[in-house]
Amino acid sequence: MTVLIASSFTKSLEKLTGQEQSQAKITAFDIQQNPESPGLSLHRIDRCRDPGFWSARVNQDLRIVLHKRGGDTLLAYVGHHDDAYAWAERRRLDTHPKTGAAQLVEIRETVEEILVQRYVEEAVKKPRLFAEEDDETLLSWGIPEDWLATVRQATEDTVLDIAGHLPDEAQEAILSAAVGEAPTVRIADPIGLGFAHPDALRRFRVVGDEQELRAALDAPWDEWAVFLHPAQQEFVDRDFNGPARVIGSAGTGKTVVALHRAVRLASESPDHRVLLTTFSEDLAEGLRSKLERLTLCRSEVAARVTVGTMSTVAWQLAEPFGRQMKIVGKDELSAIIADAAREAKSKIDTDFLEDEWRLIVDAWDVRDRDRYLELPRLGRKIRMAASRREELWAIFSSVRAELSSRGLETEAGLMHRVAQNLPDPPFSHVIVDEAQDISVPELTLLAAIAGDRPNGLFFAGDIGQRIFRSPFPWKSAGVDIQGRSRSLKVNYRTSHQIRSHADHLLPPRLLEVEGGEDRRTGVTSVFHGPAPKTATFASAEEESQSLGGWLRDVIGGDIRPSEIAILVRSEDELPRATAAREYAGEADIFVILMHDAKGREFRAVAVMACDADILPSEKRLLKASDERDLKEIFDTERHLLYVAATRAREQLWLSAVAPASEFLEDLFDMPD
Ligand SMILES: Nc1ncnc2c1ncn2[C@@H]1O[C@H](COP(=O)(O)OP(=O)(O)OP(=O)(O)O)[C@@H](O)[C@H]1O
Repeated sequence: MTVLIASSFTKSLEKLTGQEQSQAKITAFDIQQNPESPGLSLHRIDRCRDPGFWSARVNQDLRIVLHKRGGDTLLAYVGHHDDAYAWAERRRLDTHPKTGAAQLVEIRETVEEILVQRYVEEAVKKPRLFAEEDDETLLSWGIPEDWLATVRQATEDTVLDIAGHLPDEAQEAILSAAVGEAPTVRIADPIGLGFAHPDALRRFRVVGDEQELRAALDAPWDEWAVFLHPAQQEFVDRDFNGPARVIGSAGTGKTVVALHRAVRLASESPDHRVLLTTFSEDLAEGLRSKLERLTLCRSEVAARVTVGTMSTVAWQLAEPFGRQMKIVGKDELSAIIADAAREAKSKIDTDFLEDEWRLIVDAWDVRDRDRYLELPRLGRKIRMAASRREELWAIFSSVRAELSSRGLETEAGLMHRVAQNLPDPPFSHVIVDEAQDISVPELTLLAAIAGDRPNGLFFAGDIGQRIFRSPFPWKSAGVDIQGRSRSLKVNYRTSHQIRSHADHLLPPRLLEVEGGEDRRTGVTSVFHGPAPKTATFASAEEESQSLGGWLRDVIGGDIRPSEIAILVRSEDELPRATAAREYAGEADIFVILMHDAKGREFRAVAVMACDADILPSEKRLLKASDERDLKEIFDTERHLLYVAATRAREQLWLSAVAPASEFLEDLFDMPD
């Protein structure tokens, strides 16, 4: 006998109170021990069309719905008596006739009684999206047979509703087709894989023993760990003969691809050593904990993957010659630059000098005059007279001399030194997450480690989320991804409504420094929810108070305070966020700066204090030294709001005190 657990079971379990959950878990263990135990009061649920559904008693009111077929017992649902029975009466367990995947299918007629009339009414008004598709095609998308006619009725207004009643793969297929992307077809060979079909693995899991059942009941359903969209799977499995990259807007599962690819490469050979890296310790910690979940019970594979920030890795590799090396502090460096400018009697603005040092001299490890004069002005002012460059070099050469006389180095310098002196490369493969924010020295170092080895370098990132570092042509650092960069188009994090609002914050196409283009259209979300709330207020007090009310409403639903975050642009706005949290009366709500929200996600997010003088940051704008700088600030601030808004899964609030940020203005006129 095989016991399986369905994702619908764990999701329904989460909706119960703590005490009910404990009782339901005890019954689940009893079922696993002996599904025929008399204590379960097992009986078939009579009114079901599918004769495989049975009810098991948890207590007077609670029931577990089981599906029994052949030697398989599936824990399908748990709920209060009437709810559990109604759930079973509306469903059947099928093996799809075309794809071969096991599916829990909503019986069409039971849903249609409520919905079909509306679909028909809508259909006469708007073009039907799939009217021309034949049965074979629709079946190959995993749509259950009795839903074909309903799917053919779908219009742009009803497609989301209809999709919500279909199994996940069918949902993704019709949503992709609706935005003009070709759905991915996954037909089992031979047909009849049932629970073992890749699409079934996302919703059914075999629980071999008590320990596995306990893990399945205690841990959230890590669908990403067992199921990949075919487009994600392709990035994981594909061999590349040079550096490659996966891109995609927020929430399309790039990090998930990076993790699976790391594990795939580590599993291939005991000689493989994989570096999974990113730019901040918080992000690295996130990767570490997900990697643990992915390599559960495979410690030998986990041991072949190192997770660390690029900075930590550089320090580790610098160990042989880095002991004497001291890194200069930010203030000390500023003072050295200011002194050098004073000595040279230069009137050049010190902010400009510091930027020029950071973005050109230090980033590209410029150590002599000729190189400085020749270096393309990557990411900086395009035109600069030769005489001005001479004047600048006089300053930077004394900065270099001063650093070396004090025995100091910059972190960028350290990375370049390591790249130039690498002994045996310690890693066979390097995978970089959040690669849009990689710096020149970091990329130079990673290129030195992985070289041009097949599968050596792999990047995951989204240029629309670049918030920390200036862009530069990767080719100049020796990395050419041309022809090996593709994007993901299915969003697993954010509801359709939140994603379409957030997408509006960025242009439909973003240009890359090297001339490439990131087309951001054609993305679909796999679920829908309430429209984001956007509002402006006359005062900060009013804003905090109103947000407090919204937070209370959100918590009044089934969202816990610890699943909510309030995001603000800078520390100056923190009091407004904490005031809103106090109005909500929930200390467990997170209050986070937008920059620190990268890599995180919450069921509900409030992005507040997006006032005109806060976003884009006035402090940054005042420092802009030329038009190019100004554009860079506008771009990164816009990206920042996009990052903040896309941390939300189900509910989003965006607000400001009038006048609101011009970025937010773009969203006010959007339909719900
Ligand atoms: N195949 C999948 N099945 C189910 N959930 C998935 C899948 N892939 C990703 N997810 C979920 O979608 C969410 C976003 O995934 P992930 O963080 O990898 O996206 P991302 O593209 O890296 O996002 P960002 O650009 O915002 O960093 C996560 O909650 C993840 O668990």
